[in-house]
Amino acid sequence: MNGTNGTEVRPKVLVPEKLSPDGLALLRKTLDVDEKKGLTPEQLIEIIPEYDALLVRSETKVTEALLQAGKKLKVVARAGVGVDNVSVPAATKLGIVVVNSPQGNIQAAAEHTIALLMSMARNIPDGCASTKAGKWERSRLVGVEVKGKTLGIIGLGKVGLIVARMARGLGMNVTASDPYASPQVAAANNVTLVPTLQELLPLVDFLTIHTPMLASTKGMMSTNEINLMKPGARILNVARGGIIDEIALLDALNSGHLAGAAIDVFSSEPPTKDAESTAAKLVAHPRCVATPHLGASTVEAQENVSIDVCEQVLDILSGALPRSAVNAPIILPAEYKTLQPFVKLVEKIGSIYMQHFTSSSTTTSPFRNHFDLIYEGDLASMSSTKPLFAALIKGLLSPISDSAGLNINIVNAEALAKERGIFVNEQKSRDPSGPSPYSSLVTLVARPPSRPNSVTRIAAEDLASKGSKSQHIISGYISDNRPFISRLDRFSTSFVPADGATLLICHNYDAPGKIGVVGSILGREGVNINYMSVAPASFPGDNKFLPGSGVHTPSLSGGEADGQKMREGQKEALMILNVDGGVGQDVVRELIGAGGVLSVSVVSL
Ligand SMILES: NC(=O)C1=CN([C@@H]2O[C@H](COP(=O)(O)OP(=O)(O)OC[C@H]3O[C@@H](n4cnc5c(N)ncnc54)[C@H](O)[C@@H]3O)[C@@H](O)[C@H]2O)C=CC1
Ligand SMILES: O=C(O)C(=O)COP(=O)(O)O
Repeated sequence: MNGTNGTEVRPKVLVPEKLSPDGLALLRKTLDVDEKKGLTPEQLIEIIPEYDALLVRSETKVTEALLQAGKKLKVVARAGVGVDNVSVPAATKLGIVVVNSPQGNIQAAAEHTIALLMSMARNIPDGCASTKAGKWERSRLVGVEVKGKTLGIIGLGKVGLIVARMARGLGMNVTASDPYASPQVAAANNVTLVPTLQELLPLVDFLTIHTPMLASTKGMMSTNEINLMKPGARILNVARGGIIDEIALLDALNSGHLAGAAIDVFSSEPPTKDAESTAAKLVAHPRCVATPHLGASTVEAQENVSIDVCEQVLDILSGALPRSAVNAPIILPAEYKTLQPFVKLVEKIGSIYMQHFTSSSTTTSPFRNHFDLIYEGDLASMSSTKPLFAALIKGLLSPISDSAGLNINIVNAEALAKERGIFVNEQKSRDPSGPSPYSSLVTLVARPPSRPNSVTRIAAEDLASKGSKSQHIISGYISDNRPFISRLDRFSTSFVPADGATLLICHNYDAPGKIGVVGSILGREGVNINYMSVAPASFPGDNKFLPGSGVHTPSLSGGEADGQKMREGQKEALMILNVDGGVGQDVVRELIGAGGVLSVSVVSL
């Protein structure tokens, strides 16, 4: 880069956290690297305009405001897995690439989990402190063995699988709940997969969590869930603070229902020092082993992640594509104009499937890992549909993983789908099968691993008689270069799945007053509605209530449990609301409690 007076200006990199010098040494050859620790958010915003790249771990909150202030920023590199401290949608909007290191510290995180498991089982921290204090408390510190015990894993992804293998090595039985995990991978690792969290919890002696922090996993272990665990069970969290509700955990330790907890991560880090706070009481609890977010803190992991992300920063600043970009483009510039709207459409269809039709704790609508992806009309004449395939895989995986959705592109999509046990059968038909005013239509059918659907079978308006209960359908089209969703199962609709939008999809009786009920609950909870539309059940022959349309979390589907299940002949509809910001589980619960609302899903696009 040249400055105004012709002198060479080296791009600048800001490193506000402790990163291993191995990667930084690579940068120093061509870039100016400023390591500045202990900056306040205000100080960061003040100096960020000077920098071309920002390198962080989990402590720096990379907010929209910070990104906006970073006028020269081209890349934010997260030296680790979780990108929940980075506002990825804001970065994407601003054209800033976000990269991470999806593999570099997973062994370290898994080993830390096992270290905590054994420390908790054998009272190591307590024994150490007591011995150092000059005591010799052998009878107070009797532990338990892990051999022959059942370890429950929530989230059988990269870290979860390594933990599973190590726990098998310790002689433990391993059972897992992960609605999106491949049954083949689980079986190959001697892990028993159970369909729901509710089924897992009563089985386990130890429970460990390895999901990302997502809207759907926040607070997933709360009082109801902890109460399903055996008295005397023990719990670990090396994933993210807040996935286990800290108040519920403290209560369970105080009541003695849980015999122990081992916690590496907290909902606010570092936890407040106020002795009266829940986090402080948790840390101080005699049966809680606590570490200060050390999962990734090994020399090896820090070298790995530092080198991984620094190489990617160099790639980006030199104009090359990075290997693990969270928000990298799937298509090449030459294809952009024609393909981009369809890539976006297919990605959104995948994302809506995962968030609207599947849920961690539902038995009625399990994740279907077999898909038909059907292109009708002009789209069928495309020579290669690879970008659309990659977009589907990205759309499916992004809502459930902060690493799997990351580096998906046309080169690696197939391998990632295989790793996850996802099968996609692509079909093309130049003649639209139904009366469609659009030149191209894309339909996704999620189904059990049976015979693929053909274009004509899907188009036929007799889905009910063909067993649609076990499958889900989403269709969409492009109009004016914008993607539209036109069908969600038997409901016809027309809305733009806009980037960054939050949708609230309510399945309800089609009767007067429903909109008012939902509107007033949302108004009371301070949730602003931008627009709403009602999607009638308009695919003939299929207007009965089908279990599994929408998120049917047993604990949340009070409406149906209270006798609100649709009866034959009763009219139904989907109410699709575009709302501002997040919608908590408490609001969802309240909506389902309201007369006539059968189920609710929250979809973040
Ligand atoms: N304490 C620490 O220092 C570290 C913490 N981590 C945390 O561990 C998390 C997991 O990392 P990886 O294994 O690399 O991610 P991954 O993406 O490979 O695996 C996550 C798994 O969670 C599953 N999942 C998503 N939603 C679920 C739900 N509702 N119920 C059950 N399973 C669900 C996904 O299907 C996936 O298999 C990261 O997101 C990060 O937050 C990672 C490294 C270090
Ligand atoms: O990689 C992750 O997700 C981690 O949680 C590690 O965080 P850290 O880089 O140690 O601040």
